Amino acid sequence: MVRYIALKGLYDLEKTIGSGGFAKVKLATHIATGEKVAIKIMDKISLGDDLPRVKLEVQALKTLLHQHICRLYQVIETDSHYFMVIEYCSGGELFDHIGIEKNRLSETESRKFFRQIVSAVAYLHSLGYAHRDLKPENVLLDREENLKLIDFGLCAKPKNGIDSHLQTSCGSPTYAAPELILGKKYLGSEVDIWSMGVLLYALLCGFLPFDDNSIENLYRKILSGKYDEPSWLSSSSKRLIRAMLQIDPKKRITIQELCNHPWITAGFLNPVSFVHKTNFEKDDDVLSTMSAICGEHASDIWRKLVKSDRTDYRTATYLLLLDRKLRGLSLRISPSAKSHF
Ligand SMILES: O=C(Nc1ccc2c(c1)CCNCC2)c1ccc(-c2cn[nH]c2)cc1OCc1ccccc1
Repeated sequence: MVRYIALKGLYDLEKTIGSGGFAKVKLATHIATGEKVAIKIMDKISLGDDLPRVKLEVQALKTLLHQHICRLYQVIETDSHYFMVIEYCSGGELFDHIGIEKNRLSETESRKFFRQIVSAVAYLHSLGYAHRDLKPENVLLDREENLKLIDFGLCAKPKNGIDSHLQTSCGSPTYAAPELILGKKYLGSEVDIWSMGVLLYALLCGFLPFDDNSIENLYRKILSGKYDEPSWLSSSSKRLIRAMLQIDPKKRITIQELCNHPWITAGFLNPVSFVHKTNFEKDDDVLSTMSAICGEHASDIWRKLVKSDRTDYRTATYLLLLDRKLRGLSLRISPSAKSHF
């Protein structure tokens, strides 16, 4: 096991559970609380000119506080590496959850998950962000099967707001909107709607609307906007998918219309709202647990937390204790942690 000095005494690294382009994800234990976390480890050499993406993702995740967006607890930077300590999603990828035999979800189960995606994306857009890389691998589940969006490395917050055009072509073609693969100027909000249409189709059908081994055939299919509508699709879900997979972005359903769409609200009391976790809420039980260990007054700990950049070990300890409390578990801190916050 490679020892990372930067994590010593803070996190116990366990097995690697995923490795993507320039990052690998390891399971770990936050020593102070014993809570499981995921640590995304990136080495700066192989990041190369993708380095700004990490700063972008950290900046976005620090701002985004939502029950369906994977939480960032701590960032540790050394000369050679970035470590992003992130919320543990032991349910893995949503699409693995669908399982091989069933390979598709019922309309009711699809709706349950899709509403959570819509809630996260509506919140994202309300803050002027676009994800731009919505795809099955970036939709995880936590231990209670709550959906968590991950990987905001490509998310954009155009300087003059969500309605200003982006140009960078990014994300994977299979989920990319026509205007994006044509290299046209596009709106982040509109390409996210297209990608969500592809996700909804995959949930309801168990396969992708546009798929081909050759990239030019794949492009041709996407630009044609034609895809199969299997017999099991209800007319309401067909209408919604058609509204999202509109080639012309100006004809595509907007996120606000999506929140109120009949298919989305069917069986639910209310449209999707992007009410999110408030910012840092003060919790006296957590603060008194921390102050008992480190001998500082709870009010001093809170002042330091609010003033901090919210990515240090004290913040991670506070947030993980708060998670434990919200799950009805006891609040405990190992005495060894005292020296680390
Ligand atoms: O907690 C995460 N993943 C994760 C944790 C535990 C388990 C699994 C998965 C499934 C594999 N069986 C063991 C249980 C986890 C959290 C955050 C991020 C993350 C946030 N921004 N960027 C990455 C990535 C994560 O993972 C990637 C992954 C690995 C294997 C499969 C599915 C997903």
